[in-house]
Amino acid sequence: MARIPLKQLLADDPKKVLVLDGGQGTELENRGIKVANPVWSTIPFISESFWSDESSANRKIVEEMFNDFLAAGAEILMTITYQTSFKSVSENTPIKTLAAYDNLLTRIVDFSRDCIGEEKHLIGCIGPWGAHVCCEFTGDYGPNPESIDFYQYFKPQLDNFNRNEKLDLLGFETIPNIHELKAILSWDESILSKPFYIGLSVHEHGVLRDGTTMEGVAKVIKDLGDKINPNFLLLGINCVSFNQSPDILESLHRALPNMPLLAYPNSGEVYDTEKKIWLPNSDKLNSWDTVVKQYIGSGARIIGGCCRTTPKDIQEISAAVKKYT
Ligand SMILES: C[S+](C)CC[C@H](N)C(=O)O
Ligand SMILES: N[C@@H](CCS)C(=O)O
Ligand SMILES: [Zn+2]
Repeated sequence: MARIPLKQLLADDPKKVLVLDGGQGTELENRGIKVANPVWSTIPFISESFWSDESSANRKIVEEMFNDFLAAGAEILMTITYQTSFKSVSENTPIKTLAAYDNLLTRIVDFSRDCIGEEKHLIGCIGPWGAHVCCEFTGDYGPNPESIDFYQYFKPQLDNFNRNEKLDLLGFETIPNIHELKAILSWDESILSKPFYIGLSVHEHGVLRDGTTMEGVAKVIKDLGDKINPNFLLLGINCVSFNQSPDILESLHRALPNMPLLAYPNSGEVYDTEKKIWLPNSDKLNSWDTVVKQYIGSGARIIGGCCRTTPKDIQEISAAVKKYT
């Protein structure tokens, strides 16, 4: 394998900052794939023609998207599996059995690896429990979030991703609720046997979507002490407001000064969960150049874009990362 394991790559060169790709779901939407449906960006992979017809239009769109992110400077890319949990897939598509689900994930990972080649790192993307019910931007996990069986929800996806050698890292993304964070961090190497990161969904006021402060988040990690899973590589923020993201990352850095961080904000637009469309919010106050400089100052080791960011954003991020590292 040509790739250096990420843990080693980040440890060997403390200045190394990897550029992540952009918001894939929304980029597929920009290119004509209708992602407004219960499995969101998983949709192109559900139809058999994607796999049987190499010239299928959707297949070309996904390949071109990966190519454009690579050309823009992405060094670490994600599988398009944000809303590909067994629950979301089996309740909303003709794929009903664990065996068929496993086959779907393996096909997606194989295809993604073929698209990006052997040298780039590949993340197995795992959306939050809340993605299934579309509350990743509210963090409202109902009256008894502590009794949700998160493990049962994630297990089929984890079982597949853990054993797939084409994946270098698992990415839990857009995690909005402290009970979900605690659950993921309670899992040992038998459950999470690959390096993983957690991207938090944070309110523009700087608290987790459910109201937990960054100090509260840090306490969960500090309290675990040396019981923490050694595969936990990075913590960070994703799909948070562009304008507020540097301050949020800085507050996470203050609370956990030794933790390697990652940041990939969205464009600043706000998701309407009913209509499944993005609404304009405030204009970008800063350039990527300024934001990336601040992220690096706050300990970011992976930087990219989330929803509604495009290859052009990744190009600007890449240029800024080169300038400041
Ligand atoms: C990151 S959001 C845009 C993903 C989609 C959302 N969970 C939905 O189902 O509409
Ligand atoms: N990795 C997902 C993030 C959704 S918040 C995507 O880029 O589509
Ligand atoms: Zn996003």
